[in-house]
Amino acid sequence: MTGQDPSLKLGDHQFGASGEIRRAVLRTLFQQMESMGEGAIAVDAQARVAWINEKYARKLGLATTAEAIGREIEQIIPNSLMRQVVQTGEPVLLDIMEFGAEQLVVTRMPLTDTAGAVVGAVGFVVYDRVHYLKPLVAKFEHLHQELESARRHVAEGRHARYTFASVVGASPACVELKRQARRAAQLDATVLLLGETGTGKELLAHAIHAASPRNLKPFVALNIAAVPESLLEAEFFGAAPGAYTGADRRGRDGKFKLADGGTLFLDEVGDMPLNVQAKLLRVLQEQEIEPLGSNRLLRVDVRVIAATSVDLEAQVRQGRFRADLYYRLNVLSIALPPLRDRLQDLAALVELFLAQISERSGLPQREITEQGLAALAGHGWPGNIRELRNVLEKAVMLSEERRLDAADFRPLLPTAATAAPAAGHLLADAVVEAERDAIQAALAAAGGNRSKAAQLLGISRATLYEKLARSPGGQTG
Ligand SMILES: Nc1ncnc2c1ncn2[C@@H]1O[C@H](COP(=O)(O)OP(=O)(O)OP(=O)(O)O)[C@@H](O)[C@H]1O
Repeated sequence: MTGQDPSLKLGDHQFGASGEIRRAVLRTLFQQMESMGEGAIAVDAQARVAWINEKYARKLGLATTAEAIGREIEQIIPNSLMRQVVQTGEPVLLDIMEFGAEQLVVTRMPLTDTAGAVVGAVGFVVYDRVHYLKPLVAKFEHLHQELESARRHVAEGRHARYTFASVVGASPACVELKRQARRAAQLDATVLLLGETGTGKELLAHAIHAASPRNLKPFVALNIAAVPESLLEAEFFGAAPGAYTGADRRGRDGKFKLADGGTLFLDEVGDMPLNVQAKLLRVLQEQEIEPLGSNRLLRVDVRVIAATSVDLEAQVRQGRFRADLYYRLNVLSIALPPLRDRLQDLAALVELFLAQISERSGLPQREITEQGLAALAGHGWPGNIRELRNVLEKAVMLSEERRLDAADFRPLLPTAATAAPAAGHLLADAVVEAERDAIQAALAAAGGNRSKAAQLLGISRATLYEKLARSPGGQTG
């Protein structure tokens, strides 16, 4: 083929009408490509080898060029894209082709007859060492890494943010809790976390996932109480395009799909309507989901960690929770103790939260006096660790002192009288008294500053004035 017109067709408009110039360009191009490159090959319209140069035949381990002629291109070069070029008529101008352990930089072009029909393709090995392209490849790798890191960043929202190190506490109750949770991390069974609100169920679920073999896959959380009943099914299982009125026309993935390979945390599982309970049970048994409005079953591999702050057994007895689902979820159950039963951890938790508050606000870190800690220890903490964090946040906001004292907490913690009203006490009276106490405590804490007191009470200044005007003696503030 060398010396012949390779019939690469270039439009006359590019080179004027001069056939001479066109032929010279084609000849020179071909000769240069063939001699500078590491190999050249041409195939016919059926992608059979029509010609190959010596260099390429040697590189491909053939004794002679004749050995290749007439054979299907893939028999000679398994990863070749020459057939694709013939079939599509589209060139592949620059590509990295794997040949055994080698990587070859190749370029492939269709060959057309004078009428423009594809009659074959020609390929050149431009380099046989990719390191010639080092600057280009390095740039590509750099961009690739940046993309990966951006993707990781996005995915982080779906990964466990907390490990067992984030679960603070050295009380016997907490040590036992972490022991059970570590064991659960090693097993792939469903876990049921039981505990009052704010005891750290979600935090523990994160930690279990992070210590489990699924830790490189997503951690997805769903608070069932926060999703309207009518949307729960789509939230769980996803919806096919246009599955229900108002649904995203493109359809959407459900939490099970998003958590595939990883862990799905279902908070307040006791709030699930019975019909969805039946569907959840099926998914847990079959590990298959059927998105709303689609009749396709999708396989998923999800470990469920469920949590509840209500007595699920009682719900089962009342017929509000399916017994079979309860048993399915309750394979491994872990009870989180309320804060009042692990007061030994109070100091460590206070220190952790004060450090976090300072980090977030940029203010110097506060400390706490012994009396301050004692005041906190005397409180019942119905909202548990979350309540503790909120109380500390408010105290830091309201006090200028470096060390928080009992007086800083008193207005923030309900008194015994309001916490446990005596029998026979009318609700209306109790409310009035509680309100008066809270207003007085807030005013005292705010040093008489009404705006600050209103802020502390979570009401507007106008409402505070109104309440003060109505309450005898309230005007003193
Ligand atoms: N042992 C702990 N160490 C440090 N922080 C904790 C600990 N336990 C709970 N927390 C913090 O307390 C807050 C409440 O915890 P979390 O949301 O996990 O509770 P929950 O039991 O899931 O609450 P709910 O039932 O209301 O959803 C979070 O900010 C969490 O980080």
